Amino acid sequence: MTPHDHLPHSTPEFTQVPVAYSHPNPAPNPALAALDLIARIVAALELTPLVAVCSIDRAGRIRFCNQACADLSGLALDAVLGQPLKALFSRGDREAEHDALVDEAWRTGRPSPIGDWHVRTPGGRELWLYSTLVPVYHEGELTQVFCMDVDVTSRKVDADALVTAGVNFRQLFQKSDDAILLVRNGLIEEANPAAMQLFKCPGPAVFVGRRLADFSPVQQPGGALSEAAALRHEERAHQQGNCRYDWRYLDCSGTPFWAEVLMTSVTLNHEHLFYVLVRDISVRKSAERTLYLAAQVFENSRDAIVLTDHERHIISINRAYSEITGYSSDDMLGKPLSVYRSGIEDEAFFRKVWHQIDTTDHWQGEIWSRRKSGELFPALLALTAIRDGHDQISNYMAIVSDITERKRSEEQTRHLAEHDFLTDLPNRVLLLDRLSLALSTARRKGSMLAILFLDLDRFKQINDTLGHQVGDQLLKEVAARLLKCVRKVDTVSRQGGDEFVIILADIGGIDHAAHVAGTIRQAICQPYAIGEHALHVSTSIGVSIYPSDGDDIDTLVKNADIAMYHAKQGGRNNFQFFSTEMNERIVERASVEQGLRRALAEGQFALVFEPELDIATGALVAAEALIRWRHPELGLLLPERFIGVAEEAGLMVPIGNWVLREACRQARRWHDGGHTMAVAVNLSLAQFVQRDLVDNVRAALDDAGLEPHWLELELTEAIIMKGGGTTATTLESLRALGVRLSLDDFGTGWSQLGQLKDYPIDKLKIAQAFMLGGADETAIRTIIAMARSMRMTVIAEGVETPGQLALLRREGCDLYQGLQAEAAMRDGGLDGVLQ
Ligand SMILES: Nc1nc2c(ncn2[C@@H]2O[C@H](COP(=O)(O)OP(=O)(O)OP(=O)(O)O)[C@@H](O)[C@H]2O)c(=O)[nH]1
Repeated sequence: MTPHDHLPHSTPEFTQVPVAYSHPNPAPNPALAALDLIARIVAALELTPLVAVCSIDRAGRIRFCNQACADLSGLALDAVLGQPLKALFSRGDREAEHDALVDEAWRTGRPSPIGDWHVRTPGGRELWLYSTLVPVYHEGELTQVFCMDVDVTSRKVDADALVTAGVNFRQLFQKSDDAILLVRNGLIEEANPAAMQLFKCPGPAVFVGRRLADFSPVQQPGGALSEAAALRHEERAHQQGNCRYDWRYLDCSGTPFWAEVLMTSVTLNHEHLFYVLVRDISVRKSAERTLYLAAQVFENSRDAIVLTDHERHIISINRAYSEITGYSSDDMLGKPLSVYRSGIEDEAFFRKVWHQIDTTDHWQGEIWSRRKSGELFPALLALTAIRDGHDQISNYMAIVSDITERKRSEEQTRHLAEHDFLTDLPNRVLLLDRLSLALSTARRKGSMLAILFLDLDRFKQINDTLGHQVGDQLLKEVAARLLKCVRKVDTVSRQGGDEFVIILADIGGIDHAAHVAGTIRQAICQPYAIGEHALHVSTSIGVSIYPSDGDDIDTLVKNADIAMYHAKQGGRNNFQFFSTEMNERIVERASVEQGLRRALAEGQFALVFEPELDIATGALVAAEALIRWRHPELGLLLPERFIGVAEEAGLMVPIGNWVLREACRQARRWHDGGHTMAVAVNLSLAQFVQRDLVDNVRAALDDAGLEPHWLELELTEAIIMKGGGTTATTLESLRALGVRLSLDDFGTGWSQLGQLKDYPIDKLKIAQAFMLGGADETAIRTIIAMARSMRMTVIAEGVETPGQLALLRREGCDLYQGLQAEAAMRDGGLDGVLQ
């Protein structure tokens, strides 16, 4: 269809008609050309898909419509013609406005202004039309109004989107928390409010026209020049589209701050712009710095540090840990912390430690640690629980300080504080400490202890005549001698000057204290060689005893001091007990000791013999030698009166040797008188453990000219037990010598059959205890049976009644001793033999 089909007249109708934009009264004749032009325009309109064209008549009915117009309205061409204009497109609330324009066009004959119209097609599509109304004259008369619409819907939508985007972007720019700067040709063109805030600038004018480099220090922290570095970043942003980097800026007050920069290159109208987003990262940088510092502290700490996870598995160790312990990360990572315990502290200790950490997040204390080499070292351990943001334990940190040196110097300091500088003996401080300990032990155990207070006699003279240095040397030597006189458990201290105090812990009795005091007195009296001087000095000693002389430290020390004063009064070079009663006992003991020495020298000892008879035959087979002391004033003394003192005074060996020699000589005399029998001699422990025991025995036999098998040595079970490791060899040596060995007092002590078999014992003497108060038949029977099985001779001592003798005979005992034996001797007229 062409416009001609719808026009009521032929095309010449248009010849005088000015078309759009032409004047309503044109000049009468250039006509044909114009007609041709219009025809071509109409044809073009007819055909164009871009412009929707329709015309209406005075009645408002559509007279012409091109295909594009029908398409745009969504109606068929046929359905359009004769319809009102609004049948094509309804204009909503602007319908009246459009009608007014149409009226205007008819009235004025002028085209309406071009405008955008939002319309709705009959099918419901929403469109934007770029529209105008053009009145068309026919032969000078206005006959039609052409409506020309271009569909601009898509352009309109794009334009809206652009506006929206622009608005959004503006808002983003204005409201962003991040500073945003727009840089054109290297100069800042715009800056948002966040930028003002970040750079502490009063207004955008401070930025505009300046370069980013103007807000940077000359150099960045890494040393690069800011200007050059900024250019490099711009170049990269330009090449890659954007570039992200950390940058040190200066704000308007000149204060530096760290920022993360995202520089985006934008091309707009052939110009390069940078859209620069600046975000303050001071907090992150400072956290990074803190982390870096923490890492440095961890790595460079001189203390060994171990980090574990919450299950106490090691996740990191520092260099110092490896240096101190010798363990490497490979050794430790992934292992439980407990693997590296030294083994000194027990499980209960660590249970307490972890319990405290569980409740307080921390534990600190001293422990023993072990290096990889196995070496132990004292360590200060600090264990701390580390909690995460949810307050859950995420890690544990163990800091281990090697305190070997500290301990050593503490030890040294303590030693200095507690010891005398000259002699290195404990000083008064340590003495009081030890005394307090010893006292509480004694109180607990109910035992005794002694305090010896010593003062050298006339020490001042040595100082005055030979000088302090010699005096000092002498004091040192005295200290050394004192140490040799006491046991390890005792304490020797120097109080200052020439005074010493000694604690004798856990003494068996006052004799022990007296004995040590005597030994000390003796030891101090021995001559000293100091330089070219041969010196003599003596000491006065006061002794106090816990509990009898006081039960606290002060009293005991004071009383020992008083006793020492008495010793000085008593002529020096002696010791005194604090209590008179003890003094008397000690004086007596001392006189016994002196007497014993004299007795040895002057031959005041004597032997008596107790017969040993054969039960079966009544024959005298041996005699036991028993010692007596013929005291010049006290008469004949039994051993009970003096053996104890002899033991303490170390006189058992010389006395025992005298007995040995005398007994052998007596046996020789019996043999010479026709009584061939053995002699039995009791050995003391002191003799038994003497190294030259065998030599002494041999000498006694040789001296008397007695064959060894006539000598019987009697030992108690206690002696054999206390003889220690040498018991067996000593017994073997004696046996090898040919003497016979007898076990005295059998059945009261150790009596282990098994052990007895290991020793070369010839004879068992049933202890007198089994005879007392009626014989213990079962015990006697057992002992005899046992001795038989070991082929030993059995003898019973202390046989006092005929009934006991009958029992022994019945049970098969070999020999007997005691009142019954002596009676038999008398009855047989043999009582003179042993006199
Ligand atoms: N060499 C030396 N002498 C000291 C030291 N401390 C004190 N003295 C002297 O030791 C002497 C102690 O003398 P005294 O105990 O008072 O008297 P003494 O001469 O021993 O006479 P008696 O105790 O009465 O027997 C004094 O001369 C002190 O100066 C010391 O560290 N070194």
